[in-house]
Amino acid sequence: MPKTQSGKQIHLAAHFPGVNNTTVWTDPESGSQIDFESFTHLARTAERGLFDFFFLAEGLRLREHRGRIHDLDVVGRPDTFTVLNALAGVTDRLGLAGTINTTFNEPFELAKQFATLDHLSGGRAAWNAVTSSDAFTGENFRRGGYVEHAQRYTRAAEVVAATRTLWDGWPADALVVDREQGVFTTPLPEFRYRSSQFDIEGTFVLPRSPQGYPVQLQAGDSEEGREFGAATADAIFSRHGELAAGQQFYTDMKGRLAKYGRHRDDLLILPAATFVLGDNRADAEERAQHIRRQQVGPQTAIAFLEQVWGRDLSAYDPDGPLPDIEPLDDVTITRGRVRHARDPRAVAEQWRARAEAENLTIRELIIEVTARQQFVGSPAEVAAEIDRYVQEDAADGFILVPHLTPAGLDEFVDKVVPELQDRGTYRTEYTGTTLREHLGLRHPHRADEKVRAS
Ligand SMILES: Cc1cc2nc3c(=O)[nH]c(=O)nc-3n(C[C@H](O)[C@H](O)[C@H](O)COP(=O)(O)O)c2cc1C
Repeated sequence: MPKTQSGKQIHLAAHFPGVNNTTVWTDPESGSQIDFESFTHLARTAERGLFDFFFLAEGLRLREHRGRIHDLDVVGRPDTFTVLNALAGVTDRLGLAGTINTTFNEPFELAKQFATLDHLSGGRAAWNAVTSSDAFTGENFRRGGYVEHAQRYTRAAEVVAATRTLWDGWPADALVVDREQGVFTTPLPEFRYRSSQFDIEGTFVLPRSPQGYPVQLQAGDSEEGREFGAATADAIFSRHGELAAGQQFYTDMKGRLAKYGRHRDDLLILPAATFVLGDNRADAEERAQHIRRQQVGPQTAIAFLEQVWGRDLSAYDPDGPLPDIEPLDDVTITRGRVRHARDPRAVAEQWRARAEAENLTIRELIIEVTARQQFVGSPAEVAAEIDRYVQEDAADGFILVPHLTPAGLDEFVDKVVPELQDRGTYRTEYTGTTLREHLGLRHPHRADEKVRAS
């Protein structure tokens, strides 16, 4: 019998597995990341688990390693809007979140695409607005490479403001559809949006969508990224999943809201999190160890090492000691969405010292330094930890990243969700129909439909 609701309610979202070594595409149980059936399976599982939303990340350029498309990546993800609109047809309540770039897209197109998704899904759209991290991706558009980091955020803020102007384009009661009088709409006002990067005007093409604006997510973590999030976002997708780091980030972000006239509850913090379940702690640890070895195979271990060393290390044995040659400053060895070490020589020295002290091979060392498994244990233990992180203000919930497509969430939904419900901090049914309602967010327009929440 579930306890009565007490404490902060936990929010959960499902991240479709993506392009990095968290995803184990070599596992025999791993399925297609292109077939619609895979998207349907994960989305329906998330909806069965009463999750807030389904989440698609986006990579606009395939990663390259040593001048070639990275062999170890899952590549070939279909278009985000197409997938999410199709999922709207096979789900009822689940929010549908797409990561879409503000540097390479036009406000008019974005406003039309997200309003369409919000209409077709009955108010379940969300937009993770990202600015892109590298000029390499920009080359696909002949743009990003020429836009400075700070300017990308100026543009992002202007894109969001412009899309909101467009979404506000039609008055709330604009659709008349009076057959006798032959009146379809009230006269529609023209919009005009001017800023440092835009000067656009016209009449928007769609009536207001159920949520007013899609739920706005933000992921960039720089100072500018955090300010952009505090000013405009409804939720942050963060990488600060550990307890202390999570609490620090949570306090930092909530503390930035007041200067934008916003309340603490107007912004949710949702870090990415991975999990491994077992019958008991020891069983889960054993599975976690097996998954880590799958995630860091021999080639991946060498590729990670090459990212730091900036040079070809293919002659080294992954089951042998770390190289004693020094790193080069070649950050082009891997291009795309990866983080390069700021000081490769210092990292190399640290890694060598650790490998020596703990008697680790290259592969063992890489497994240790890249481990991302956060919640490991029995379903009851994992539920207790997730609950603790939320009650202790390290997060408002998590965007769960399964390591298998498409069945990686099945066990979590079958076993952890009931435990969370028993704890009284997770919903036992959807009480609203829109994503804003699931997340406890205000509609952007108050009663008179003219006042914005943010
Ligand atoms: C947790 C997390 C997830 C992200 N996911 C994506 C993504 O799917 N696609 C993308 O282009 N950028 C993604 N980004 C990149 C950022 O949103 C941002 O554009 C980039 O990090 C540069 O901004 P920053 O310097 O403020 O971090 C992600 C960032 C974080 C922290």
